[in-house]
Amino acid sequence: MTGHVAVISMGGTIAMAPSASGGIVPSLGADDLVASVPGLAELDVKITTESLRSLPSPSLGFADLVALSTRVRQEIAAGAVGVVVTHGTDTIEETAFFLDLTVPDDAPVVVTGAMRHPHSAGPDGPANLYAAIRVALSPDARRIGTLVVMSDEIHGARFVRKNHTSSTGAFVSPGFGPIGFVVEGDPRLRGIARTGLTLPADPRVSDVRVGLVTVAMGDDGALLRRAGDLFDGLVIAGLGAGHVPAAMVPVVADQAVRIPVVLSTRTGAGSVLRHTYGYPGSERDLLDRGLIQSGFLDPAKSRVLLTLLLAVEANPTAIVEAFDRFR
Ligand SMILES: NC(=O)C[C@H](N)C(=O)O
Repeated sequence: MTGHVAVISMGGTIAMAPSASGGIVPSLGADDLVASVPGLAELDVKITTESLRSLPSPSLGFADLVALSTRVRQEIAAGAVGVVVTHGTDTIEETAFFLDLTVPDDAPVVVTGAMRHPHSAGPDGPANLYAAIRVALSPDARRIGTLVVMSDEIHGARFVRKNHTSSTGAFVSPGFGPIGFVVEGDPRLRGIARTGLTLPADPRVSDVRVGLVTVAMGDDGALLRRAGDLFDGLVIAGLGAGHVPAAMVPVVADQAVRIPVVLSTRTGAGSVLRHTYGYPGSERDLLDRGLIQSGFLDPAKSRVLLTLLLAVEANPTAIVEAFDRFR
């Protein structure tokens, strides 16, 4: 296969070094990261680099993701066999899902990062970047959407979550598992079907405000009373299979009349239900009151999807249909 692999860096621990004032901060660019990876010369592929952002991933926003998605598509149009994005791990799952929804091209798009910074004992960044480049070169990684490669595991963007603060094995796809592994440098993948949903990386995403609230026992919805004034949409990380306390129902229902309210779950795995429970605050009650079920999408990914939909002024039916693809 001809062409090149484009490596685009966004910052994150993979690109951090100790600062004079203490702690590590983003310092390295894409060139430095590629230079730190042993074994790339043997791959016989041209690697191009671009340092698009140098930020800790908690400080990335939707405007950055629009810029990234645009650059990824430009690289593919210019003949890249695959694109690798290096990124902080805190929000890697949101960026990967954003790219999954906005980059419909066949070429693999692989996002990676590091849990240990380059100056630590045993940094995982070089190994992760090597594995990501190998996946980007794999014909089996074509046409299956954006992937996250960490710790020699290959995860689908719509499933993956960070579920540990410090482990190098922090990434899981709850209920689904990795869709492949990098074995002795060689990607072994089982395919996944794309959802078929593509949305534009519209710059208006920066103007859309979608709130995300996690529900807890005894919650009366006080935080949500002004949600319709403050936000264009809301995601509720509900209890269990998509439930809230009965006391919260009137508040949630009021907001759902004003703005789209998506019901997800705080459990970390599984789909919200639709038909089982009939008590006040149950999923049936909330869906009857106009909330939109998130399917298997977790709260953070639901927020990404709702933001992209609201940016293009999707109507209520289109919003429901989009989320229905993740059931
Ligand atoms: N491991 C990491 O990359 C975490 C870092 N705080 C970030 O997301 O930028």
